[in-house]
Amino acid sequence: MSHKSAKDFFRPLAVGAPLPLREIPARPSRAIHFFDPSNEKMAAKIPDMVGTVDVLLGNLEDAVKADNKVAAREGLVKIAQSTDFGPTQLWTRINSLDSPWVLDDLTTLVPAIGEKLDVIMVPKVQGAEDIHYVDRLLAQLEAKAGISKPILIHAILETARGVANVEEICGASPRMQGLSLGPADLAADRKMKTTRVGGGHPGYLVREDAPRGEDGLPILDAQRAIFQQDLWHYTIAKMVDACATHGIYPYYGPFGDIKDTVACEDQFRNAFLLGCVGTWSLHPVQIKIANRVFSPSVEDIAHARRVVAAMGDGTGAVMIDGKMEDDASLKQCLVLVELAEKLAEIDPDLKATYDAIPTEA
Ligand SMILES: CC(=O)SCCNC(=O)CCNC(=O)[C@H](O)C(C)(C)COP(=O)(O)OP(=O)(O)OC[C@H]1O[C@@H](n2cnc3c(N)ncnc32)[C@H](O)[C@@H]1OP(=O)(O)O
Ligand SMILES: CC(=O)C(=O)O
Ligand SMILES: [Mg+2]
Repeated sequence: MSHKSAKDFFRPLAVGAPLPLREIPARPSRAIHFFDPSNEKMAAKIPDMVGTVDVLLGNLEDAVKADNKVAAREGLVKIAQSTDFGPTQLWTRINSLDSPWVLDDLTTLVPAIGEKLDVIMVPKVQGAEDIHYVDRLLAQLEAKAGISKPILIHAILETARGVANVEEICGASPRMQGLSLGPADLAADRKMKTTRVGGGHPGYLVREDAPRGEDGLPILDAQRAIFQQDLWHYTIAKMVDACATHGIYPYYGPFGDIKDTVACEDQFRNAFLLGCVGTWSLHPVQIKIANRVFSPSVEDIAHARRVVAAMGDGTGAVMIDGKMEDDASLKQCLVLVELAEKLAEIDPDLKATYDAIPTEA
């Protein structure tokens, strides 16, 4: 297998294409809000959603009917050309690389709206070869259209092979912006025995030990607590490590039980705590949940600021509220404080909330 030299990563893959980025900008992307550009009712709402969500994503893949693929592509071009997105990012999810639609997706979108597209989400990525294919094609199309900044690539982790190859996918191109969990396709590909789009499962549980009778045997009809476990913990943790290793960003993905806003919030929060920077929103109701969960809480920022202030030059150990804080807990606090600062730049309500936190001794 041949390998590129390190410096090859800093050269564009086509003459005249924009220079690859050396760092992926940490732009807030708490919610990636999906819409079907072929659905007129949905599409009509998009201009008014600018500024209310960090990312608007025109979806061309699954959930768009086969008969509507062309209308979705054309609808996205129309919305992108006629909308000023301000601080909101514009992403798209193209059709899968083995579909008859993807080539037209790319050759239409890049010349028409390439200057406005921040990120292209590629579904069902299996390995580095899929990223290399899109990488070269994007460079050729960018060069031909005279695009000034490289369009970034986001891969969905939704095949068993993709999970096995997650490291090489993250490192396959300087365009790699991040990864999302694709729990529905991943479950099918792994032959998991579930029928859901993300979330937990009541059958995937751990049960409290049974009390024992005088004969020493378990009392099977005794009431016992059960604890539902997280089906997605392994994959999310693996995805977070791979992304952190390569300086790109991990995202939860879709939560299909739209009406269960409580369980949705739990799944999002687990992903936030594990290191994800955002999630998907499939319905407007999920945007507020994502914005709340993926913004550090007032309590966390108040505590983090106290640790930062108490740690002075950042070395040594101090006691705060009975707990030891040192260089490592300071670094965790800085993750939260820096995220809060980034979010405050684009979210005036959040800025006011963080600014109002009293400084404690
Ligand atoms: C596994 C995966 O690949 S996940 C990613 C692919 N799936 C998607 O992208 C799904 C996107 N979302 C949707 O298609 C829809 O939200 C559905 C099918 C889940 C629910 O749609 P509805 O039953 O119409 O929801 P509901 O009746 O609550 O909609 C309320 C309003 O919000 C609008 N709306 C619903 N979803 C969205 C959305 N994602 N973006 C913008 N507006 C929306 C509806 O058009 C409706 O408008 P109206 O009040 O003018 O009639
Ligand atoms: C996210 C996605 O596409 C899936 O879960 O299949
Ligand atoms: Mg999928």
